[in-house]
Amino acid sequence: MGHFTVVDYVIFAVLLAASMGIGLYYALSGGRQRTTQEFLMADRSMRCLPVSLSLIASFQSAVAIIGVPAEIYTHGTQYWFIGCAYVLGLLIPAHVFIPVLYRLRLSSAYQYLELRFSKAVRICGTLTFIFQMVIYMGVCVYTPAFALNAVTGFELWGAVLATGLVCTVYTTMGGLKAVIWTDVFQTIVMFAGQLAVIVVGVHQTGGVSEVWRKVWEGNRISALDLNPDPTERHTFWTLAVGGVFLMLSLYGVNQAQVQRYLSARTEKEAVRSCYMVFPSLQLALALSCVMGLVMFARYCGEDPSDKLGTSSRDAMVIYFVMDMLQGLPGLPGLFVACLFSAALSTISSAFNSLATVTMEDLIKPHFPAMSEARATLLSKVLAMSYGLVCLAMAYLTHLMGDSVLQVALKIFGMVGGPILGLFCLGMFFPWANSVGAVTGLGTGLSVSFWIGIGSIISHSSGTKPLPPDCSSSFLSGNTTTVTQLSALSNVTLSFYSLSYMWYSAFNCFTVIVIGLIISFLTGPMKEQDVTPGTIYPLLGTLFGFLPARLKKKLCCVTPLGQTVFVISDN
Ligand SMILES: CC(C)(CO)[C@@H](O)C(=O)NCCC(=O)O
Ligand code: NA
Repeated sequence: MGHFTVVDYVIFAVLLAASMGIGLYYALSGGRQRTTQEFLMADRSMRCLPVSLSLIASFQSAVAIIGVPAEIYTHGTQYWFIGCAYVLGLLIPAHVFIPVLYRLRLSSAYQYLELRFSKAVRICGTLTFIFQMVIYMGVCVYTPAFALNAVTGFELWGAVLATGLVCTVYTTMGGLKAVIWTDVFQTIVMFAGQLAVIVVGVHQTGGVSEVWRKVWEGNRISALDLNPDPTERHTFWTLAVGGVFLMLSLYGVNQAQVQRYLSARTEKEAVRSCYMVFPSLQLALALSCVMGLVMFARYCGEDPSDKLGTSSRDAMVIYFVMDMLQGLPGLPGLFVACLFSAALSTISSAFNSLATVTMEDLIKPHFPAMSEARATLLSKVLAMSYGLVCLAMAYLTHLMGDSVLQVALKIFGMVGGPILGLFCLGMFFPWANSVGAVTGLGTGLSVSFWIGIGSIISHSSGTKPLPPDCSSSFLSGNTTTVTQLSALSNVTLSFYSLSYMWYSAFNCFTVIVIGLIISFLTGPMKEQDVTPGTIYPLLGTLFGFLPARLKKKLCCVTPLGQTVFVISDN
């Protein structure tokens, strides 16, 4: 199974070499990475095309390439409706978050929190972000290595080390410019690999109409599920509405993305790049969903998981790909390159953004006199250290074990949701003060971990997979599902079974509600104390019909800054 020819190894090697080459190029050209402005902010000179491809790459890792087809194979196309969330999920960042953050000329998204609230809130936000990205990184680097190992015997820790080290090296050498340009190259490789699998798969299954017939008869084309039950894992509501909050936490306030917006040469360019993410992200989603359908058409009736010796659907995706591409020299290598491209582009964004926040939010404020050369050297050391942390986290992921897509989406919701809440509290509610913000974040995180860990322990977020057969549409439910359902009558358990697609929204609201209550109890912020340009007059815009005096009270009137505020970077 999965014999690699020389061509395959060459393709894989070219990917790694090209990524290193781009890193080396940016280490030796331009300002040679001698300032933090260049290393962390790409000199704020980027154009929209590379920025947009890089924005997609940040959160599209091997987790999505493997996890989404596995999800579609097992549960049908319901997940595809997350594409509906991309509309508001990108329009809101483009027209609300980018204008506020870009005009403040920040270096780190969390600098906003200090301007709006206080130093303490900034540090809490930064630490939460670091926590989120460090666990997520582990999943990203581990996933492709694990899946490949299960099928081809590709050395597991060898692959983890290779990815981690190559990525560390080019990120440390070439800074954000290298990260963005490798993202561009790697995103193209990612699309090419997925497309190749689909084309070959459709051909081998007997053409488009045959694939369609099988997935239709196998009940894989899901109807719009309008069930309002919030414990239902994937429905139109959880995906299209809950998904908007997930997208906001990733594309609105996550440092990895904000850093890309800030690296754009103008605000317009940043907004345009956000718009350009829409078609590419839809393409990425469509490719991975179609891949799941082709995989189903290929295997319906004969589930290869017995042959494989693992019930992991994630490993099965790789099995399917290798099985199909066998005998086509170069294609297995292209797919492996696709997987590792997706992983590399995500971890490199994580390294660079982590180095940025550690430098800007945790170190620089304490050493205002640090020389530029020393700060840049320290940033490089930080990027490298996070590379090593990433390897350690991969080992931790090894000890977990769930569908990788669910793990990633849970992390985004559990930790990203409260951070989103913190930013919303600051931007939309002028009365919120810093005590409210810290308490809100603390409560949000506690509730989020209580529910998230509760759901992992009680295993309540699983849904019954559809039968892997393309002729019989409905089989009777198995016994485990019945026990799960009766256990759900327990109130706490039903709380634990909140769909993880609601985590972002739910945790965001917890932070806002608690934040506002505490703010009003401890004395709400006064308009003249709020830093100009940190509030987006959302309430005033939404309630445009109200009398001017009331509106003035509501939206705190401070208009969105038109001027550029220069924050001393010292
Ligand atoms: C972030 C979304 C939801 C955007 O569609 C998608 O890219 C996804 O499911 N990502 C999973 C995480 C990952 O690929 O690492
Ligand atoms: Na990626």
